[in-house]
Amino acid sequence: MAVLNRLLKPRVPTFHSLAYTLRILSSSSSLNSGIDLRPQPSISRKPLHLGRDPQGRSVQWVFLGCPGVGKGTYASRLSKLLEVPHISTGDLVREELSSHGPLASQLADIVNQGKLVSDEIIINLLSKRLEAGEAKGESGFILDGFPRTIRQAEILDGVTDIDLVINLKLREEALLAKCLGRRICSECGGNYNVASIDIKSEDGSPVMYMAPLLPPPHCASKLITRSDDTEEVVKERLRVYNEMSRSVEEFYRSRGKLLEFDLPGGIPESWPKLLQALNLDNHEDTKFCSRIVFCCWC
Ligand SMILES: Nc1ncnc2c1ncn2[C@@H]1O[C@H](COP(=O)(O)OP(=O)(O)O)[C@@H](O)[C@H]1O
Repeated sequence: MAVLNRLLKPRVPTFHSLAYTLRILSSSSSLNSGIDLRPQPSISRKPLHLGRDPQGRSVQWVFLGCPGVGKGTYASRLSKLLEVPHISTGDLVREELSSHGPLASQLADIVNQGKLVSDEIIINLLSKRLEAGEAKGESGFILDGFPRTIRQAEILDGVTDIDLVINLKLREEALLAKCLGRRICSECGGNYNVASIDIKSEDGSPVMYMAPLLPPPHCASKLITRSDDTEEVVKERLRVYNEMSRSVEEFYRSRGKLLEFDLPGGIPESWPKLLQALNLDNHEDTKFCSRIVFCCWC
């Protein structure tokens, strides 16, 4: 523990140090000191200039939320907007699976049961990804799907400063339907959703409508479903999220870093509101055409 603490402190905010320190940690043993519940400063979202904070450092953000909530969709859009890499540990796991490398069969069993991969394996995959990015000159990041356990959160907290954690929230009824409706183009990797979600209140009035996110014609015949997007496995992933990852929300809430964001509907309703909540609503006018708000294909 003392050795780990020496490795972790003082905080090392650069991207290089993060990748390097995560790699050392991935070959180390345990780190588990419980949640730090000291009062923390309240969240402040200063205007950003192209993904940089007022000191000029690229943003280091985290997306939390249940399976199916849309972490990948919004993290990917923000990464384009802010010009920082979108790093999804779920994608890293799937890349490892499709590489048929030495870890693949072990990972397939875990993922297809809806369980979490070990902290060591995930941190190893993440540190490799960070090192590759660092070699290309990347800086900053939007993490999606990491951290998912208190131990992962503690390790990340020990090696770098996370500026903001966005906790996406959606009604429970919609999550299962969204996972079951998810489709991926096997050629271009585009993400779509064939589910049409229409939740009515008890008196029959509409509460939430999410239109399907249909693929363009050239992807329509190449759609595949993730092997872990079956009803049984999605229910298990939701259970595991509640058991293992809810405490990560609390970890960041107690540090004043958690931005709770209730998705009001599909992308057309939610994206502008998310930009507003992040104080980024001026960015899209200057940087993107209006398609970014409504287009499902870019
Ligand atoms: N941070 C992590 N810790 C442990 N396992 C992870 C992590 N990120 C991804 N995984 C594994 O990859 C699978 C797919 O991840 P992801 O695409 O983020 O799924 P979800 O749609 O459930 O949010 C998870 O069910 C889990 O097995």
